[in-house]
Amino acid sequence: MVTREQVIEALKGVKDPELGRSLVDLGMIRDLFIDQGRVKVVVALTIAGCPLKSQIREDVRAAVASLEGVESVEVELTAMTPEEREKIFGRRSQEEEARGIKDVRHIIAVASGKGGVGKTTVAVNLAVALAQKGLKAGILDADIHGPDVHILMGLEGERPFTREGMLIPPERYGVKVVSMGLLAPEGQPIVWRGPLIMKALKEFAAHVEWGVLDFLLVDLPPGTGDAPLTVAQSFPLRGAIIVTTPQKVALSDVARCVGMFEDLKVPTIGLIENMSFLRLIRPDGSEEKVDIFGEGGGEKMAQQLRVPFLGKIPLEPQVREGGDRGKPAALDPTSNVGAIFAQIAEKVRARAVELERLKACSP
Ligand SMILES: Nc1ncnc2c1ncn2[C@@H]1O[C@H](COP(=O)(O)OP(=O)(O)OP(=O)(O)O)[C@@H](O)[C@H]1O
Repeated sequence: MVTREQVIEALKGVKDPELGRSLVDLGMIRDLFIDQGRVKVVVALTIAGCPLKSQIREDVRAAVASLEGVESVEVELTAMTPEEREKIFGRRSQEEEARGIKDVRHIIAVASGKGGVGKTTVAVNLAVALAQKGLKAGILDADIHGPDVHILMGLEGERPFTREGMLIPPERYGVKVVSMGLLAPEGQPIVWRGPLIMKALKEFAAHVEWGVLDFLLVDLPPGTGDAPLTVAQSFPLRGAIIVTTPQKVALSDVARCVGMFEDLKVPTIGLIENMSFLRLIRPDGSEEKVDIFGEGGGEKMAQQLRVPFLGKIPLEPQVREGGDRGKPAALDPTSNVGAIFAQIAEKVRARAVELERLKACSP
């Protein structure tokens, strides 16, 4: 009959594909049951949604099945507790974990229920609009699969430098910028797996010298995956801004996003509707507003979800061109769209201060 020791010995040969260490050494073998020739292995993944779970399951199954006397193998997957994860990734004191952000007043996540709604464009312009008001602003690109904040901010090719183990973010238009795109070798695709994303995001809180800031905007990846959870665990968020387009179909995505932040106990600062309308200039110079996706969708959504509505941003060539040229449209607060971003920035500031006051008053 196969013994427990034999099974463990076989499992020592199975490595976590990402961390390159044995599942046994990593403490990922949570339980082992042997009943005659039937073996059940319970594996604790570093995160629940580990994209490599099928491979891990198959490797474990194959290693145990190769043992003499084994008739069947069942592999059950579960997830590690935060404490178990800390044993692998190391534990830092709370102070150390947050040393880079200790002088940041408001940290705000910018999220969207789905991709392509212009979340990054809005986050970048908002950071610039805050800086235009004389506030100290920073932006962290937490969308580490497709980091492009540095491009929108005209920092392509720039390299940050380090001082005493801390990363010093480059500054453009009065905004400090950190993006994986500034750190990764140029032209190389960035393939991140769950545990490394978590590690990288935590590093951005601990090892970036943000200095004194009024606002740090964190541009999240679209959707409701692990990244918002890690960001909420790594940064003391004042609140979240949700960017959407006005279509009806977007409502369920936005509702899911609002629900996610509620679960994480992060207040919603408000909803921004992007690509709301098109401004057509007639030959006589007058303007016509064309609602491509239907009117007032975002505002209605905000009412239904009982969250503040922060404003509408038109679909303007100037916004896209500004992004492509690395000169955000909000740099000119006298332009149509620049003025809109300035108004939204003011609302964000007011709401952040209100939430700060409410937090200070809460027991
Ligand atoms: N208001 C706008 N007017 C014109 N173009 C816009 C506007 N907002 C965004 N865009 C353009 O839409 C495209 C997508 O924008 P962006 O990359 O910001 O979206 P995203 O939601 O962050 O996408 P992702 O799914 O990658 O996170 C870009 O080309 C951008 O320039």
